[in-house]
Amino acid sequence: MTDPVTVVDAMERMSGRHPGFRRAHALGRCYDAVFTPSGAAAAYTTAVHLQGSPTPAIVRYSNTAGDPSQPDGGAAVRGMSVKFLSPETDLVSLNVPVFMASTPAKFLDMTRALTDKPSGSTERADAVIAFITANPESTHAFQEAATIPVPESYATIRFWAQHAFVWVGPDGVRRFVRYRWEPASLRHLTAEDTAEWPPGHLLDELEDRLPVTFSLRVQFAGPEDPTNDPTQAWPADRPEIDAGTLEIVKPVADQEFWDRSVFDPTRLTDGIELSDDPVLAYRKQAYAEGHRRRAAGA
Ligand code: HEM
Repeated sequence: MTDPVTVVDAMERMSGRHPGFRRAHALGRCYDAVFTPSGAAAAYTTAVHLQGSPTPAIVRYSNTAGDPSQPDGGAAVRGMSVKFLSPETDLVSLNVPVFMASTPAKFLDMTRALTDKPSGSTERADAVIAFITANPESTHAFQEAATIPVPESYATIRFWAQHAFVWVGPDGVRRFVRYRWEPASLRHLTAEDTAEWPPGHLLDELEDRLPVTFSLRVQFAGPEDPTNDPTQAWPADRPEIDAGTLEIVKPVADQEFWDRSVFDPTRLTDGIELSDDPVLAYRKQAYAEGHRRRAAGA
């Protein structure tokens, strides 16, 4: 098993150590939200928050970097984490559909390839190419990351939870699903338009727009679709439902309290189970290790 201490140490080498901050997605802000289920999920999962009644939620938007002073205008990966509060269950997503590593050990190899050699050096470029060559399943995610647009707003991009999860229906039938947050409209800019954006620009921008909405799209796997590999998307023609609408209303009153909390993708509720994806299961330990460090002020 890949030791989470080693993995989080490697993550710290990517962005430097910033005491008290998350080792990834350091700069973020939390918002009060309400999720209103459409009812369409009730035939497929007994999860209470997906039945009929609205449930309060906390949403955290973030930049991926472990460095909270990273300017916001770059073509970077970004995060949208949702904590449904009743019952408490987390859904953590990125604005790319697939992940860069198919196992925790490969995530460590990738992190080393991205950090071991000096920044900007030919050796580092070679190490990244060697990683992709040895792990061709990661090619899709590297292509996505290389072509990612800068969003006009956190409210105008899609977010994917990337992993497969299992829904258990009222009839006991188990189905593999994947989640996507679909914004009311999609709008991107170019890195030239946004070159002057300071750190946190998009967090401030969102506050001027609120309230904003996303719909929760749920894709069902075909019989041959991989459920254990977050680097592999499922074909776009798989059946989908609209499970409900998330309305993001206002910044939370107590930012410090909510920013201290952990959004853990393995925190599930009855009616939803982990798939056989090793990266998904592993994230529980990695996030606990990251949280242990930042809670201690390290
Ligand atoms: C082996 C794989 C991974 C490792 C080791 C890892 C590690 C971490 C760590 C240490 C944190 C900070 C946690 C904290 O301090 O609370 C974090 C945050 C985050 N990660 Fe990952 N991660 C992995 C995979 C993924 C994947 C597949 C996604 C795709 C959805 C993802 C999305 C995020 C997001 C959005 C956050 C910010 C969560 C928040 O808002 O609190 N990570 N990750």
